[in-house]
Amino acid sequence: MDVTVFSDVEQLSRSAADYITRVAREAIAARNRFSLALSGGSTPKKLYGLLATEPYRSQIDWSKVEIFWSDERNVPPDDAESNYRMANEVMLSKLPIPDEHIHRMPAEQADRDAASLAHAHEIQRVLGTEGTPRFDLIQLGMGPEGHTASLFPHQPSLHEQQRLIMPVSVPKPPPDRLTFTPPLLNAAAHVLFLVTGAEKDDAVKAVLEGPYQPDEYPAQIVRPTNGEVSWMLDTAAAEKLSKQK
Ligand SMILES: O=C(O)[C@H](O)[C@@H](O)[C@H](O)[C@H](O)COP(=O)(O)O
Repeated sequence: MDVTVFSDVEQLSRSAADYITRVAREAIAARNRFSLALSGGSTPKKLYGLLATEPYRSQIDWSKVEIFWSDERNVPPDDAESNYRMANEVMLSKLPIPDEHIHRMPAEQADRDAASLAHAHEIQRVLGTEGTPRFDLIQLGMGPEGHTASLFPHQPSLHEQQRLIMPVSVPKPPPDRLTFTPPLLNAAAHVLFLVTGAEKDDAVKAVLEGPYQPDEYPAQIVRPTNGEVSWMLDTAAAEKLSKQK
């Protein structure tokens, strides 16, 4: 696991954009496709804006990029709380990505089990049906109590073994969401956590330096079986770490 601490969100976002650009170019060179799952939350907004502008924008062949989300809230795509809407406004609408490569999670559908299953099939259609689908890169955030995607402490979702996507009801509003499950997260080739802010310093320490307690700190569950995990932190979030990063 790789942990890097940055003095501010600007530096962190530039480094994240460099990292995503490198992984994207490698994936496109190797497989002619780059599959990227975005997160919700506010932390990646700066990163998404950078990716849509130079010098990053022209380094990636966006026609080869397939976009998904690691979780989505039960709201229409034009709602202010929609993860899709945020990414679309600051990034996707500004890039030459074919519409059919933008795979919004249909979390607002009434039949949430059916929506989860249909979206899992969509992932398999794009990434392949052999074994658990392997994203080239899943970008994640973390909440102050250690949740990631919409996997929250002490919820049954943490123990899901079969499904790729599942509906959950979580303590952070809006409560009803669809989320990637642990097996899907852990099949990824690269996972990039972006975590900033002093309110997350205890969770950062517990996740990175504490005993393995994923029911308490769900972000600990993200340990890809054959992939690399990178954490990018700002100094405030890294404040309680004992080791110098
Ligand atoms: O839809 C969501 O709410 C998320 O995907 C969630 O897991 C988010 O990444 C964290 O809550 C961090 O959010 P912030 O970046 O806003 O702190």
